[in-house]
Amino acid sequence: LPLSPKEEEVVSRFQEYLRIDTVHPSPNYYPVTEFLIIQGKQIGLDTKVVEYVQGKPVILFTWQGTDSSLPSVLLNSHTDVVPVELAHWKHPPFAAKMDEAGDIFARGSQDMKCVGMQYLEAIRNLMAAGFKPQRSIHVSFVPEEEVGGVDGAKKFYGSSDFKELNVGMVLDEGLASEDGNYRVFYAERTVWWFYITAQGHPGHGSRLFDGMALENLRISLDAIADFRKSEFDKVKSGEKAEGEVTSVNNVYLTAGRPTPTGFVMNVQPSQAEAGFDMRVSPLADLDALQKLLDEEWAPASRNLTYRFLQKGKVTDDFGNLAVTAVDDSNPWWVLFKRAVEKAGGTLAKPEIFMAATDGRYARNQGIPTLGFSPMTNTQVLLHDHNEFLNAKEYLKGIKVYEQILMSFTGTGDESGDPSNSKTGSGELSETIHTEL
Ligand SMILES: CSCC[C@H](NC(C)=O)C(=O)O
Ligand SMILES: [Zn+2]
Ligand SMILES: [Zn+2]
Repeated sequence: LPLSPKEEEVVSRFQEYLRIDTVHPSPNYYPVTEFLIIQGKQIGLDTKVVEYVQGKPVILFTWQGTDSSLPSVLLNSHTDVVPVELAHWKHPPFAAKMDEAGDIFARGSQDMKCVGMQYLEAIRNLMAAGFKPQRSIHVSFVPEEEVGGVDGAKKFYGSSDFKELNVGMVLDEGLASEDGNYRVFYAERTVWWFYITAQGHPGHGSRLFDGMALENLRISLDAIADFRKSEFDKVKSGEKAEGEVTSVNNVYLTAGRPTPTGFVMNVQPSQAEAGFDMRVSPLADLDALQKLLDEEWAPASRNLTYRFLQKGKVTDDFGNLAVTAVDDSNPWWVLFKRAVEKAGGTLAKPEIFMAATDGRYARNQGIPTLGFSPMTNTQVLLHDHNEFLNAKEYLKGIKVYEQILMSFTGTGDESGDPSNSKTGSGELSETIHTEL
């Protein structure tokens, strides 16, 4: 793959980041922190490292804007990555090998070390071009996203450090797009993890009687499967996108009494339990769901109880639906869309993220938040074997972020070319900046 010397340099910094192993279940965050601090120094950014939880540092960079009264922009990414099954990888997952085609293989190449480094590279380029942001740009690198962000983003977004930043807009991760349109996420489904416990009459395995625990639970499993099917059918028929329906999957079942060789067969257990990973769409009817749980999935009349391991809210701290407007009513959206287009990109219809990202901690505070990982024509391989990203696609993403940052933080006078940042017009942009 032909890369210019400058491109080689940019790509090798990405590879260097990918080579720092931050894999769960016990990531060591210090080497990656050191690496990032060096990056920040080189670029000339203010750097702050805070350990809200010992051993789990948040790295925060700031590019001070010329007008400190304006709300700032926060670019967030996580430093941790999910585990690998080594045997399935054709290149070692922490070697960041680039093949002939320019594909860079590494855990984190899509999720989401690419995005973190692209933020920094875009800033590096804009600085070199003499661009002066009006509003401040903050870049946060947080730990622990892959295990829910409780010791990472949740602490950071809940801190006084964060409040002091006066953040008006957040970018966090999205997903690769398998076609030529960039995907963007304006909301996410909320996590409802619950389990149902069934009680029933024990008895001899040969007997038929009503009210046994496993039979009580089976009726629930059937009802939940019906709901699952009706939601899934809407996706299969194309009526709804995946994030627009509520998913529910049975993820564990326990009952019976184990023996050294298997299970006791001739005793009907008096207790059984099933666990569910449910993802509630912000478009869902919550009252109807609650009613389903109470009356059909876990009714006391069938000797069932349910407990939530996690019950995320669908609304933000102000009681509004935790979604970011993706129409003209949201000036940030207008700026975002224009920037992507200016970079030569096109956007797919905005989506609701199927799973959870750290973006929810910002959106729950009512801060406009978009999930965006600029990768087109790329197989979605996050959490998968042989995760890779093509170097050209990576480089293209940097250009997209340059436009986004100019659009979000510029005066509206930028032409769209960082090497030419004092010229051109941007009337729409200017109007929007007064509104923001
Ligand atoms: C509830 S915290 C778990 C977070 C995790 N995020 C992703 C992207 O896989 C998930 O949705 O399961
Ligand atoms: Zn991620
Ligand atoms: Zn992930």
